[in-house]
Amino acid sequence: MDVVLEADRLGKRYGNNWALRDCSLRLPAGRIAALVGPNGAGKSTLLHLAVGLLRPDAGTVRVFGESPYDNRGSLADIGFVAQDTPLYRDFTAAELVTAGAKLNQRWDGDLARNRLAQLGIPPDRPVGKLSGGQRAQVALALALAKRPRLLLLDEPVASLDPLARREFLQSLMGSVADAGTTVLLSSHLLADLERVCDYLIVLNAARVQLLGAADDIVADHRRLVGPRHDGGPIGGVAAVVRASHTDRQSTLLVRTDGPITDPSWTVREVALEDLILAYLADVDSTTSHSAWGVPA
Ligand SMILES: Nc1ncnc2c1ncn2[C@@H]1O[C@H](COP(=O)(O)OP(=O)(O)OP(=O)(O)O)[C@@H](O)[C@H]1O
Repeated sequence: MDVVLEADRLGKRYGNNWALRDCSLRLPAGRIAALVGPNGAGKSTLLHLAVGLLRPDAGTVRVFGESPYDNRGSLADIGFVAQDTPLYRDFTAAELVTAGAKLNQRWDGDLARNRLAQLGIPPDRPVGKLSGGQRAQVALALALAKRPRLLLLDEPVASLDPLARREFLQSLMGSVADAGTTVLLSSHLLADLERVCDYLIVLNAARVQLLGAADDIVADHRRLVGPRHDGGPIGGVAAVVRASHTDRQSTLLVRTDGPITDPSWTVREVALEDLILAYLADVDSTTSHSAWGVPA
């Protein structure tokens, strides 16, 4: 398995607070991976570490086998669109495409121009005067023109309307599928991600909560409904992710390590979105509340 991005106990700290902690993961080549987590979970931090904009305070991150902070050469293979799609606002889209040719070793200006023409984005208007969604499309076109082997996108669809979002993701998938590009994209829009991503990284409170191929993750989890559970072991259950109880009944979302054969449980599959939400809800929120002097 070719690994494009590899983190080993990676950490980044601001003052006493860890923005990302003990993050270990391997992103296989050719995957379209979703990076999911609530506000402040550490998603942008991980992406910035992966593109060498931040230096790790603990552990390591390697992209194509190199540390991106220490080895700027690997950046030629990485395309990055930051959260606020920073662009030179006084430049037109056409000027940015031309500038890209001067700034990059590998540059497919025609790809960017064709893409922007198809989307009806005016080439001669300063990008500061485009809509937020149009600017996001310009930023993506520029990133794709680099013909990157790894494309990192920080909330690329946040500023797009639902139709534009769907078109953006479809066209992104079309563009990267042909080139075999590996993509890591952060978003809060779980339903969108479920449609386009085949790999999942869930971050919460600076730590990785769930990681792996989306199909495997779905295959490894089940919802069990049965008589009130006393907390004892259940055959085939490796861990209980979430539990809710009434007086007589328990509903458990579990990670399995084998078939669940106990007939007292009704066993159902769980949709990926529900699974992600369960893992996001599983973290204690004491820290964030107490920082405001508010009891959790
Ligand atoms: N420059 C900085 N100085 C201090 N703290 C920072 C800095 N950048 C990020 N943080 C903190 O690090 C944590 C992780 O932030 P990060 O931006 O990586 O989260 P995120 O998951 O991308 O959030 P969002 O979904 O809101 O974009 C947060 O608690 C944030 O306040």
